[in-house]
Amino acid sequence: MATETIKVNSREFVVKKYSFPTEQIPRLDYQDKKAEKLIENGQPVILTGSDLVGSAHHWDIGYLCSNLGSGQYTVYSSADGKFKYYDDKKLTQNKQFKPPTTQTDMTFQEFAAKLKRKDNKELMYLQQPLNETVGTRIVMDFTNFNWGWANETQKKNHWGPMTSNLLLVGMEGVITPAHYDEQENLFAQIQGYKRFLLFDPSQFECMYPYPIYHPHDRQSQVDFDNPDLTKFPNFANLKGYEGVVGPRDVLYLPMYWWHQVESLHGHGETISITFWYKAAPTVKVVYPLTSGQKVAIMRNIEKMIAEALNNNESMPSFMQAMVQGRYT
Ligand SMILES: O=C(O)C(=O)C[C@H](CCCc1ccccc1)C(=O)O
Ligand SMILES: [Zn+2]
Repeated sequence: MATETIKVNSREFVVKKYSFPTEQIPRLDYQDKKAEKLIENGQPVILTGSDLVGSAHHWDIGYLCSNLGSGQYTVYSSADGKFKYYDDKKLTQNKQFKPPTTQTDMTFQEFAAKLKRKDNKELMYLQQPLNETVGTRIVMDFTNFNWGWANETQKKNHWGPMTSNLLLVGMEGVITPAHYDEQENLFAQIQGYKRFLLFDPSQFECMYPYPIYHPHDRQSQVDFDNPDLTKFPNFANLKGYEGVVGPRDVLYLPMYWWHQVESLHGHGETISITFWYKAAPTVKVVYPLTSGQKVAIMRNIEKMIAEALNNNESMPSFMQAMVQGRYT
């Protein structure tokens, strides 16, 4: 795998080299009017100085070990270090699907002990919504997040309610392959460094997501390390953005934006917390439609056809019959 060394804020990182060009994600102080404008326009921006999770800046593996309590945490393992998310509610519709990662529930203390071992064959990634089983000091830290700013941002942009805060603790080198989510996201980095590769929703034609009924719905089918340009020719036209988030940085990750996330080597485990918000309700449709709205329309139509046919095997021929020779 080809790598390159990039410099970010006087730090050097060795990162994987991909076939597509990228521009830098803007990096601005959270009170900069330009930053507020970008968020308002659904454009990604790395925000500094927000202290969104200032009360968690001291969180490290040891602190979490002592204060997260003895609740069960979901830990994924992967031999190739890639953690492609799959919806286990869709496994029934896809008998032959083989999950690419294994999932184990364990206490945080067990996870921390595994991190220390030198004989780990697989990479591990703890992904767990923060809930009330955590210890009192974590609850206190959580209460002291900069909710004033988060709530103000939510209100100003007419986002819906916050749905969850996912605690992410990854080993160096873990990768979450390219996918999009249907929620607005304030992504707070606490420890370690994560490289984000971002792609505008208008790049949909280059990303070839799985069918909507597939467990990997919303994930790209393209293997970034070895793209099959025969099957996915438009991947050759992909253009992206990239940026590295470190401790105290917050990335505004707009809904429907494709992203791949890589925990970088040389800076220890990564600790992050997501702040996911439901979409702003569409009060009045304004034309032209945004590329995100077009993705939402495509998803709704694909869902309706899958329900109407009630037979996923017949989807490919039905979808092609609709467009080939007519819209192609
Ligand atoms: O914050 C985001 O949206 C990310 O993709 C961050 C990513 C882990 C996300 C895991 C996940 C992916 C899809 C559905 C539910 C959970 C990382 O940081 O590695
Ligand atoms: Zn995501």
